Amino acid sequence: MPRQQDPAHKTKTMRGENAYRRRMIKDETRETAAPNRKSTPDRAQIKAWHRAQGRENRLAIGCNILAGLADTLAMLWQGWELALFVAALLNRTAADHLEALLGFLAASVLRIFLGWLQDRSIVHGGQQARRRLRSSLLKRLQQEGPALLRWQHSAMLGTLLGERIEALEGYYTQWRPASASWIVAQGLILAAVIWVAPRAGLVLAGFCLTLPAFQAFFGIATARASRREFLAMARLQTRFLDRMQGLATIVLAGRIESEAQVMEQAMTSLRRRTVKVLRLAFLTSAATDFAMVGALVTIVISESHVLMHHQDLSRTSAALFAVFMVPEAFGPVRRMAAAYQDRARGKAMAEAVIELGPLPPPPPLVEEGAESALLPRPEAWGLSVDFKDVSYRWAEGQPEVLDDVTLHVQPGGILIIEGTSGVGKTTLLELLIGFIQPQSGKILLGGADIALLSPTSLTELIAWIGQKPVLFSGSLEENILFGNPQATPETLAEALQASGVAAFLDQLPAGLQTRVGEGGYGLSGGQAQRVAIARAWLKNAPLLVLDEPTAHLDAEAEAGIVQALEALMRSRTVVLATHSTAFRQLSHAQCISLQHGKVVFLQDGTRSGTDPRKGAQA
Ligand SMILES: Nc1ncnc2c1ncn2[C@@H]1O[C@H](COP(=O)(O)OP(=O)(O)OP(=O)(O)O)[C@@H](O)[C@H]1O
Repeated sequence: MPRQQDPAHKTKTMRGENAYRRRMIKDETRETAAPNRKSTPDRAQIKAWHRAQGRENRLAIGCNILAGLADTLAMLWQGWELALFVAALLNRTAADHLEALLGFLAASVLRIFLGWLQDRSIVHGGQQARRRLRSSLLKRLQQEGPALLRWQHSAMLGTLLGERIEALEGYYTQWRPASASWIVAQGLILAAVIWVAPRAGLVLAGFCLTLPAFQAFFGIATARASRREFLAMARLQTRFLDRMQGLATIVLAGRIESEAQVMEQAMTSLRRRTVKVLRLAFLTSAATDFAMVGALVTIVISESHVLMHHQDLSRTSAALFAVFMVPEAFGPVRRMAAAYQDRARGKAMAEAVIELGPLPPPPPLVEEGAESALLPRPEAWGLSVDFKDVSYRWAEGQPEVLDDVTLHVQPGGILIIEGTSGVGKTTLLELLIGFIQPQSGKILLGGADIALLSPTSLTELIAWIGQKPVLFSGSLEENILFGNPQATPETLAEALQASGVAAFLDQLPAGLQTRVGEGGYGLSGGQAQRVAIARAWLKNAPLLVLDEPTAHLDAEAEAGIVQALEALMRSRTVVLATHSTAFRQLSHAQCISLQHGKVVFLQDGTRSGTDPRKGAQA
């Protein structure tokens, strides 16, 4: 018999569900605050960021503005020749009308050229700006690596690198030129019309000057709405990718329906935001059209007697010129209003980049050859590792994860770091790899301070194996060669043997060519870890850093991995974080534990004599 549900309990559950959904929807529009960093950047920061980007792009923007102003002058010439041509046609003066036609055609050709020049300069400049930005973000990823993912969602970084940078296209090609030249362009047009037909010119100026008030009102509202829409879109994408990754958890928790509803509500809210943007954009454009039609009707009425009788060629052409210039006078404002959304996107992009925080300072040595003199020379059996009074805390006000830690690992030594969860093992490894920098103290590799090495030089010295190796979508061979694409077939075969990948190749449908990764053949945790070991083998770096390489494996699989790792550890210095005691059996392994940020000595692996693999000393 089905269990009767208590109505009070049901109401309570529903309330809980609704509160959960509301919280989730709110999440889509929430600003992400980073630890250790200022949360939402202010206007001054955003302006300064764009100014800095603009400085890099000065030539392209300057060229575009000059070409734009030249185009405005050419447009005035073209309009004047057209007015003369039409006036001459009305007056039936054949000589004047041929001359005006030729002038009109010449101005048209000139405008085509100037239009091309504007497009070329700004598109090229925009492309360069986006390329520069993308490469500096990639550099940042390289510098901070997984440490960045501790407070930034990977999907958010993905959209930042892809879509958000692409959205800057409109900012550079539409907003920057339109906002930089609209006052001068409109001023030139109004001055020309006032010069040629003063009364009509003043009417036009009157209508043009009332417009900015409307524009300011609707424009600011449009910018705000479109920025919110853009952020909501980015967050919705993040949520979507996030939920895709956790699909199994959602299904098993029986939350498919409620997640679908949250998604549906988030999409409805995004749709509403989009409609609001469109409505405001329509109102902005309608305000411009309204002012333009008003100006046109007033000028036509005020100049009607000249236009109707067209006896005097110069007065007729002046009146016609004023009429032709009406849409052109509103053009710069219209272009700016249309680009307001691009401005909002540019702002959202700037915010996201500023929120990432400044890039860690580059190594002070930048001279050619200076760094190579500094680079540690690995001995045949690895590199020494030294932590000297290293302290680190993740955020202001939090306790220090590492407190004045001093360690020494000799070349070829093995350092095992044990300790309960959250004690700071991964933090120590991330400091060693250079993903984060200590607040005080120094880390030396082969005697060289890693703060003075570039990220590229540093990563060349290190092979890293984490808890869950990532298999990229591609063949198994491609995944292994990721460690060193130039590896010879002999070295690859050696890596396959040493890592134990060779032992399960026969079980795969297409051997090394089997497609693995997302959507491909599913390797077990132990098999995937062997792929990571093969990669590290191919990389052949003097320092091997391992972060819980046997987590999530059963005892049998763990024993296999420990065996494969033993081969890889030979002739290398090893720093290994683990919860398992299986590694203690490794000969001359030095074992320490972290407790309240301090190092506690557990097992001495030091050997005396001249053996290079003397172990570590904490
Ligand atoms: N981005 C962050 N902001 C603030 N605190 C953080 C951040 N990342 C880690 N921490 C804190 O730093 C401490 C050390 O974390 P860490 O990941 O180094 O521990 P661990 O020993 O590797 O844990 P585990 O064995 O579970 O992997 C934890 O208390 C954690 O909450």
